[in-house]
Amino acid sequence: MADMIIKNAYILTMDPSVGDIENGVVVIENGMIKEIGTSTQCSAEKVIDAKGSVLMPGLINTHCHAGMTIFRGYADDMQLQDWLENHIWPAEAQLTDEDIYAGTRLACLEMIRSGTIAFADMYIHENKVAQAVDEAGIRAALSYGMIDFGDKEKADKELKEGSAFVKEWNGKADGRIDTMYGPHAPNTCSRDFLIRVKEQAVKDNVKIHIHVLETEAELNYMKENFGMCSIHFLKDIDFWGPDILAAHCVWLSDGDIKILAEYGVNISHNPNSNMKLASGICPVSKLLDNGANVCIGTDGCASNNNLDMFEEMRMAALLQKVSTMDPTVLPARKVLEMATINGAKALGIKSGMLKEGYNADMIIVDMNKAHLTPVYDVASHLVYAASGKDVETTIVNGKVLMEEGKVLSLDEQEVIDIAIQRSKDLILKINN
Ligand SMILES: C[C@H]1O[C@@H](n2cnc3c(N)ncnc32)[C@H](O)[C@@H]1O
Ligand SMILES: [Zn+2]
Repeated sequence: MADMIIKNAYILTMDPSVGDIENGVVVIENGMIKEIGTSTQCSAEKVIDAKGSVLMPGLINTHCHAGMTIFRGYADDMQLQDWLENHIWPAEAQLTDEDIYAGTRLACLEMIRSGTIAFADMYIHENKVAQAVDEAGIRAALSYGMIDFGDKEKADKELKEGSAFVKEWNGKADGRIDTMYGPHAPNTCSRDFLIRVKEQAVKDNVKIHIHVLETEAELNYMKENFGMCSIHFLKDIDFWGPDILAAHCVWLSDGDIKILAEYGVNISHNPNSNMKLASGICPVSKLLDNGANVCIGTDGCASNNNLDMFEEMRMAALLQKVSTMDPTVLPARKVLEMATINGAKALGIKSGMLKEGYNADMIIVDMNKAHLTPVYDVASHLVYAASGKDVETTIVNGKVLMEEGKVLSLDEQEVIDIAIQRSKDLILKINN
């Protein structure tokens, strides 16, 4: 007896050797996909009839600061440096464990609702992020965000905290939580510190999550201080490799693109955040043409201002088309690959594809809607017409976290009420 069977679905497997299955069935056992095809001999305790819906791998958000969801809409319409230094960082100094827990629970709720099965995170009070992820049932690659600003004492303290987090949480929550090191960026972390972080990460056998060349200001800073851009600077200290998840990568030269591709670096493209902060446009199509692994992220809710990966896919496609003045770049299927297969590769998880032996991390999208009718091409609708609100069921590690629009792993109203209360307390503290 299997745990669950989903039948009568249009299955977008994202498995290149199989393609789509028009009327398919998936069998789930022990958190994994046991069988996928057009029929099965298995029976299961739970059977979901997905007639008229699309079953697909859940989306993977590869760059987030989930706790920042408590700051949704708090400081809009500013330059990144002003936004961070004069608004976000002072406000973050006021955050308590409880605020981060409430913000992350809200983020998990929104992600489960909008079809995200896993996310990569870099933030503070990360123990609370891990606790919220554990309870919400979602999958995540978590890191404590470290900044030393060239201060040796601060560097020691940050690395100690990052390291303690890695050791405490790696592989926890039935294997749903992976940990990473999270040095913030090459212009906020010193050269020595970045070298130490890389050594420690290699020793601990975990990956590294970092912001890279998000702004022109970072490019100028690196050139002035080191005579080279962040990509060459990080190459110089042997930082690059397939263990690196680099967020943004907006200000790249053609030579930089070759380096990132050559070293197998994973690049998290965050179109909404880059547009909102007017950071610039990541050369995604050039990166992909050069063989780099580009995935998609939302960034935090104070620069987006939501965690809807469907919206992020659409923006990734449209932004690349208009910036290259070429409507043929980033077609729908390619964008879906970025949000599933490429994201899974970046995080090193066996998700992002519906295939035997892979994690049972999948979503059901209801296509019986006016704005999704008629259907000529399912992939087109998922990228250009659908939104996270069309997701009706979300399954992670074989557990149903949302079914037919009802979230089962969290008390939705309680999560919302607590987030509102914390935000009210927080704004009083910040204004005092
Ligand atoms: C982990 C740290 O990263 C900060 N952070 C959040 N969004 C961005 C961004 N777009 N660029 C750089 N840093 C950011 C958080 O505010 C936190 O301080
Ligand atoms: Zn970020």
